[in-house]
Amino acid sequence: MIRVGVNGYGTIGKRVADAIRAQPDMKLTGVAKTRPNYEAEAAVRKGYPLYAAIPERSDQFTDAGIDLAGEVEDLIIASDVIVDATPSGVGEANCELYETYDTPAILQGGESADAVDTSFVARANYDKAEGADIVRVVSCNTTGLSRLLAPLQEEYGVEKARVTLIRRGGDPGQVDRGPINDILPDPVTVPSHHGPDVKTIYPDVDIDTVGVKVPATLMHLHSVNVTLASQPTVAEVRQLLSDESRLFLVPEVAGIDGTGKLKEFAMDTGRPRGDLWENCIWDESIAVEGNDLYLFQSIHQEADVVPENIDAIRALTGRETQEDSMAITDDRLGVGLESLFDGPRRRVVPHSADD
Ligand SMILES: NC(=O)C1=CN([C@@H]2O[C@H](COP(=O)(O)OP(=O)(O)OC[C@H]3O[C@@H](n4cnc5c(N)ncnc54)[C@H](O)[C@@H]3O)[C@@H](O)[C@H]2O)C=CC1
Ligand SMILES: O=C(OP(=O)(O)O)[C@H](O)COP(=O)(O)O
Repeated sequence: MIRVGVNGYGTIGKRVADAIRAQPDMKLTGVAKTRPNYEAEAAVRKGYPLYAAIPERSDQFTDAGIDLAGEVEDLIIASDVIVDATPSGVGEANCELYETYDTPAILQGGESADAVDTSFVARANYDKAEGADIVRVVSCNTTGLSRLLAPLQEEYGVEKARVTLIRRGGDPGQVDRGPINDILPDPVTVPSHHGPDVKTIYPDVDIDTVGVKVPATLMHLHSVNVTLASQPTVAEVRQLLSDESRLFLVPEVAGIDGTGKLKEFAMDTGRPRGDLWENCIWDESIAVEGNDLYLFQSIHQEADVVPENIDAIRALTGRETQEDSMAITDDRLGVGLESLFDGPRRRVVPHSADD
């Protein structure tokens, strides 16, 4: 069993902790929290050992009636791997602590690519993480773009990608973010940071991106144009993308016209927190004009990096191949939604730790 601790139990950390618990080859050693808030209560109810991320605040937990298993250093010592899901910049600062205890760590997309041994997307560069000390699971947008480019690059070759990212202003729980009533070029500089971030995964891909921020919280939306090195038909592209477990082609029959209905659909299927681990590509949007492919895809920013963290744990420890790790992760989480509209219905929600 791989013993995994989660340091930083917020939007991403709590989802990764649940995903670890669903894996047959992993044991969640515990989670580190800074304060005894509603998320700490939930962790206790789930039976997750709780550690004080900031030792000086341990008394706050005791005063709140929450028993601590120890301090963050105890969690690090008890773990083979740490998933750091602290706010942007904190993960990089924590690396010294991880190195002190010779415990490899997985950081998230808010950290700098320069701070890690490798950036990571399971479908794109799984093997690069083996034996690394610090791995970065790239941000939700970079994950979504890299997952899409992988089959296109392998099957047809990518000459140039141009993507407009319509970015949600903040997560639903981030009430201090916006915009409330505006549409912002964000970043106003062109190209945006997303293209260079994809190049930390695919150094040779020619990609330019621009970003816009809108008053929305549920998901991001990408308007994608990829100039291919050959001229596939729409049907060929559709088949190629639907063969990818983490690309969900939203069928016309579903009547899903936007991110609101996508999230409603996810909740209706029983997904925990209404999470969508897959890229959601509008099937009707797939178009080919000569060498140019066009499509829309939506990315659930709170969720698509979760299976990537699980695969990064295995990749780092070198215990499974890319194909086997992704298959285990997908099966245990219930990744893959096509079966709800086509073929034998199968499970699309996580296994429990017991089954
Ligand atoms: N929320 C999103 O849409 C996505 C976030 N990310 C990245 O994931 C990372 C975490 O982001 P979120 O989960 O959204 O943040 P969050 O703010 O929801 O959660 C961070 C958690 O870390 C805790 N924390 C703060 N300082 C800490 C410390 N010193 N030690 C331990 N815990 C500490 C906070 O109390 C909070 O519970 C960031 O790098 C972010 O860029 C990546 C993809 C999507
Ligand atoms: O959108 C994201 O990052 P990105 O747009 O910089 O790739 C992630 O969801 C993190 O978002 P945030 O940095 O706006 O919280």
